[in-house]
Amino acid sequence: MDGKLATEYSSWQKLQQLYDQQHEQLVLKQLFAESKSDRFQQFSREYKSPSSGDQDRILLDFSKNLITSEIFKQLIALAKEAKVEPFRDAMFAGEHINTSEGRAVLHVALRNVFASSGKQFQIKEEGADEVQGVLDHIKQFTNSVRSGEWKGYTGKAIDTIVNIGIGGSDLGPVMVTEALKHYSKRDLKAHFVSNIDGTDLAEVTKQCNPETTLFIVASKTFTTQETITNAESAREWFLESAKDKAHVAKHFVALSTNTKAVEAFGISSSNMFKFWDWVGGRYSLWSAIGLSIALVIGYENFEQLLLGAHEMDIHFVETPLEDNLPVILALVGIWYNDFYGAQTQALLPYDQYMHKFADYFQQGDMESNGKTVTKAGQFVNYETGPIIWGQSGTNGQHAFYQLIHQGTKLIPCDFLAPVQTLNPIAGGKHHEILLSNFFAQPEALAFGKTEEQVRQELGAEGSKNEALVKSKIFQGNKPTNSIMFQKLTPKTLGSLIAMYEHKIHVQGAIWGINSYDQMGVELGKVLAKNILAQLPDESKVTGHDASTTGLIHYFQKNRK
Ligand SMILES: O=P(O)(O)OC[C@H]1O[C@@H](O)[C@H](O)[C@@H](O)[C@@H]1O
Repeated sequence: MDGKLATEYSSWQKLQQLYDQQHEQLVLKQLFAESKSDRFQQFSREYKSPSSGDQDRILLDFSKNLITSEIFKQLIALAKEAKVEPFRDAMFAGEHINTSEGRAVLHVALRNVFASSGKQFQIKEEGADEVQGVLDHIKQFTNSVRSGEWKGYTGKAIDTIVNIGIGGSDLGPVMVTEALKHYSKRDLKAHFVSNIDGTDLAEVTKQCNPETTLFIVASKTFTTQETITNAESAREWFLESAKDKAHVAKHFVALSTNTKAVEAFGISSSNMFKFWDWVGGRYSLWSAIGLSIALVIGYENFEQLLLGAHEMDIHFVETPLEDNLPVILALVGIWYNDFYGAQTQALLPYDQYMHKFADYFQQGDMESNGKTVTKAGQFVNYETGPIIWGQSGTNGQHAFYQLIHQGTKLIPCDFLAPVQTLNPIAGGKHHEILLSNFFAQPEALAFGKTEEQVRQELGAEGSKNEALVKSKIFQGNKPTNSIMFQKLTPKTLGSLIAMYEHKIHVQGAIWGINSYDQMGVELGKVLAKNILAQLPDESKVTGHDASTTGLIHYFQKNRK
């Protein structure tokens, strides 16, 4: 992080040498055989919540990775050489580490509100002292809606909320309200409208009663085309019944940094929940953007989510690199991404509540680290952010695990699972089956099945079919992390999200890129605006290549 390309670090070069010299001998079966049971001890770490200890603990087992203690040491050396620690401290101090936009990166300030946690970071940035005030506003509003005190325009309580937002103003609330459904107020229905496709809003409003629905317009900038268009159409839909514009105040609130635009939309500033430009969209669920989360799970649970994240922040700041969960995840990820040439990283939570976890981190990781230029303005000569994907176990097993086990691609996977389920139905049978899969898959990926074993299974007769024998071999040696947490509590979820946020931060620091801007989403938006103006009239369609022109003309000819 001092203007160097990652490949210029001597530790990076040493890692390259280690890879070149050793990767053919890095075979998990042998690594485990050589180290006996020590390997689990050596390459696993347990995190415990300082406030609730065993209740909220997270175990990271990274022993099923293609590493030795020498490689791990060298990865730690890379983090040191890339100045991961001073860069982390700069973020927490409010330095403007988002250099292209000249902004601080302070999602950590949003959860730095627990004097009793034993640690509060000293953050000096405009707005940082307003965080508690906005939380108080969220608390008061949440309590009044959930208790039925907040009334709609005909005097009825709110029974449905609709969050209108996209990207970071949607994915976090969606993921967390799903993940914490167990803690939700069941008689308050929550919908999320994000897509500009009218289908999204139309299908939701079909399920809503205007008298009892609250729309939450969530947009950091309050200029996002999809969100503003959806909010305008929602207001139109609402006014068809309510008639009087004065009723909008009881049914529309805004979450934004842009007071002027919120007021221009017709939402009074008393119904606006504020945040600040130092909160990146994809890191904003901790801010006012989390209002829908607080409404669904209650303010106290929302606060626990923040506390869990804050405690992981403390772990990230205070724990030596070799014991630091986000740092370990980041370094192991770099080993595959940059030395093994892995293109993707799968997130596989064995917890149905977390079925949106990978979707959420697609934006979190890919919008953060999908960059080619370093902060110093050089093009990188190495790979940066991985493609993030995944699905909840065991659904993924029956869909795409075939390729992970026997395909030609190397796909490092993170397996996540709770020790205790929130739904111990059928005497806990489901959870035992779920966890047996959670244990079995990384084992199968790591150790595979040899030709000998296959022949033994098939017997002499079956083994004559060579193609069949070959198709049943599992090469193994596929790396995984296994992450076990005690139970999916709001606090643990907060810690898990913060752990991955910091993993992204560490990788960005090593690659020397700015993880906190998103220039890559701009071009398409500008072109779409230009095309929108040309759609009414064929003769207006100019300035495009033959393919784009052809497509627009095809639409224009056939639309009626
Ligand atoms: O919250 P806003 O301003 O409406 O932005 C929504 C999303 O807009 C996208 O264009 C950005 O790439 C995302 O980072 C952002 O989360």
